[in-house]
Amino acid sequence: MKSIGWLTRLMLAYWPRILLALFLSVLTITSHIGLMAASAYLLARAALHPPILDLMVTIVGVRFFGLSRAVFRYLERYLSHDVTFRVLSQIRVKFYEQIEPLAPARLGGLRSEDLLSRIVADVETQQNFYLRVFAPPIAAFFVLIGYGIFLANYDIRLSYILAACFVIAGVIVPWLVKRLGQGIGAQIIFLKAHLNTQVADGLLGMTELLSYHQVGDHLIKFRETNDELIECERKITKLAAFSAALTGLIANLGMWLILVLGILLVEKGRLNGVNLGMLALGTLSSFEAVFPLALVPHHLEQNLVSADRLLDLMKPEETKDGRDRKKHDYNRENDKIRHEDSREHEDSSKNEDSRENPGKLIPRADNLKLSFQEVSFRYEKTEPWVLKDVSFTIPQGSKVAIVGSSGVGKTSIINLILRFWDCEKGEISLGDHSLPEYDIEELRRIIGVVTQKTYLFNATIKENLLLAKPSATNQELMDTARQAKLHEFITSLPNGYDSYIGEGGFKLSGGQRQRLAIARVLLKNAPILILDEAAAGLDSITESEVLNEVYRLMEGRTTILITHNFSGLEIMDEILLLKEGRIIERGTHAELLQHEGAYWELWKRDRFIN
Ligand SMILES: Nc1ncnc2c1ncn2[C@@H]1O[C@H](COP(=O)(O)OP(=O)(O)OP(=O)(O)O)[C@@H](O)[C@H]1O
Repeated sequence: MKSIGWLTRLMLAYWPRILLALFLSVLTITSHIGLMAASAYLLARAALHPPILDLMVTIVGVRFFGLSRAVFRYLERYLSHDVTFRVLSQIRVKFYEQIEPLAPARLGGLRSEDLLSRIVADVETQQNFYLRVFAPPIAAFFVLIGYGIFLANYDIRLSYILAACFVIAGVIVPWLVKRLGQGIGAQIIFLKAHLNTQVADGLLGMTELLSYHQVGDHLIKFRETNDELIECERKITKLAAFSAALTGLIANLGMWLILVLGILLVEKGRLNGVNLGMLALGTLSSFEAVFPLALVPHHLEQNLVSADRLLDLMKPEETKDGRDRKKHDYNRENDKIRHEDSREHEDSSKNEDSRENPGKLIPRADNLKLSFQEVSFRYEKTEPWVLKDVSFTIPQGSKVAIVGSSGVGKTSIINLILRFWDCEKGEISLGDHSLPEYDIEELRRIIGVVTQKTYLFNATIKENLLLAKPSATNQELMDTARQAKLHEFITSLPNGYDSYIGEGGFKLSGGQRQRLAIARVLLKNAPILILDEAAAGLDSITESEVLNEVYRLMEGRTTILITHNFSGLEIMDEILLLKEGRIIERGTHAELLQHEGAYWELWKRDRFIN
């Protein structure tokens, strides 16, 4: 019910167009009735051989209705689809606006294929709402009233017959279809989404499926889902055919009843015989308004299920500070690299209040000390603590490395700084204010991130670089690429900077991808730098080459480096060693080695392995 209110509200924003579309829909059906009725009347009159002039008005009427039906139908389709597509585009924008700040927190639990299915298929399903759910009953109602009044001019009982047949065909038949097809609409939505997921899994995981000889099994599962979907579609097609036949039967029954009553009225001299055909054929054609009603419940069910799936992602949660803000804020790799030009940070120091988000602060370029005070954090209330009483301070311009074995909470610290999540206990502050006091966009604007999983778009190298700074000149791009040691490679390609790099940058090597990520951060020129295993996963030569660029990137910036590689840590101002969510050791590389504690053990093991 909530989703129906949501859809109706979205649609009613276009009420003038909707009213006009509904009016045109009624006019189209009226023209159809007029065409059939006038034709029948013309034939009946012509059979009596009247002077041709007596037939002129009716002939003009037939021509008029013949033409007007086509024109009204065209205008009605044009307008109703216009409204539909406007609503769809609104849903897409609203949906995107709402889910963007929720990722990765809420979206993390969803598979990307399911998400895609919601964004594409579930939004598409909403196009039926106006065309197949909302408009047909209203149009049918007005046709019933209009044609009923017309029939009542001859005899009120004719109107009763029409109303009874409309109610049977327009209310009872849809109810019957709903009973017989209960749940199929919802099942179709879920099966389609499931099928999308299976197709994507099969394609993305092709290498694994082939190497583990699982292609056959995967195909069997795919076929099972496909067969289930086909079965559901078949049931709906059968129901649609059944309901069309039933409605047709009722329409013909209605016509015959009108004819029989008409004949009786003619016999009693209360109706002119030439009107008989007109009333009968007019009645038959008025059912054009009723035929679409049979499948209204089916489409409504699909609409509601799809809208629920959309709303499911969009509903806001209360935050711990009680505001109706989304619980988790989003920033993906490509969001970190802003689509807008990075503003001069000097500007921010002049203006503490954000213009876009009044009351929120803009970080000051001269006050970027970052500190964690007794921060404890867990991803869900039911899950164990990931960080426990973590405290550290990074003075502006200094470099801190966070080390520790896998799963100890290193990336979680980054997630908190970027405000993907908020901490449950303690406080994280930047300058003199805690992080939630800052405008989130502005906060992320001053942070550059290079992770192991840099996302590259299926576009040219130039376009991928421009994400970080759309206003960058060609010279700037080349200078940056040179700094990231990428320029020579790019110019060796036939299309240079305009070369397409494929989905996820698959045409580039791991090292080239990371260099591109480094070039983006150089272009963004953010004063705070986060490097999360930026060179991991590369072969050792490329890794040390990329690390050289990474270390150069740190110059003059507040840096947080997450690494499993112990070489080069001598240059860090402080190293934090994490274990089970707690900082167990801290100090410079030399201090920690001298201490001969856990860090020393790890360093020795690292040296031994390498
Ligand atoms: N989105 C998430 N939802 C729930 N738990 C998570 C999520 N991300 C990480 N965790 C859990 O939090 C703990 C710390 O993870 P985190 O990614 O911070 O570790 P890490 O030290 O960066 O590990 P690695 O070096 O392997 O990347 C792990 O136990 C992990 O399972």
